[in-house]
Amino acid sequence: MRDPDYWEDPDEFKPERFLLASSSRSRQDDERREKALKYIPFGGGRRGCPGENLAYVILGNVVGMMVQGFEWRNEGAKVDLEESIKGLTLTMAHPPKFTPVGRTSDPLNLNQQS
Ligand code: HEM
Repeated sequence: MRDPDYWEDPDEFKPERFLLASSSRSRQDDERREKALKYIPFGGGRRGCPGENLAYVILGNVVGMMVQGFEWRNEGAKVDLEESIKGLTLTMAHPPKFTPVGRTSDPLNLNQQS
C-alpha cells in the first residue's frame, strides 16, 4: 500500500491524492490503474465492484451528513493509529469505538417541513 514506487510521499496523510482517482477518468487512466492495482478499495478486474461510481456520488453526502448531524463521542483512550494487515487490506490494529450523538432532536432532518 505504501510503496514509494507507486505513491509520492507514501507515509504522508494526503487524502487529496485520491481526488484524481474519483474524478472523471479516462479509459486509459482506468487501464493503467487496473494494471498497477495500487488503488483497490473497490477491488479490480472482472469481479471489481460495479457500485464504484454510485459510491463516489453518494459518499460525500453520507460523510457530510454524519459529521453535520452527529457528534462522535469516544469514551476510551486516545485513538491508536497503529495499522495491521487483514487479508489484502490495511486496517486499524485497535479500531476505536465511537458513539454518535445527535446534534439536534432530528439530526438527519427526517421531519423537515418544506
Ligand atoms: C464505499 C462503497 C463500496 C466499497 C468500498 C465497495 C467495495 C467492494 C469490493 C472490494 C468488492 C470486491 C471486488 C473484488 O472482488 O475484486 C465489491 C464487490 C461488489 N460490490 Fe461493492 N463496494 C462499495 C459500494 C457498492 C455499491 C453502492 C454497490 C451497489 C449498489 C456495490 C455492489 C457490489 C457488488 C454487486 C459486488 C460483487 C461484484 C462481483 O462479484 O462480480 N458495491 N465491492
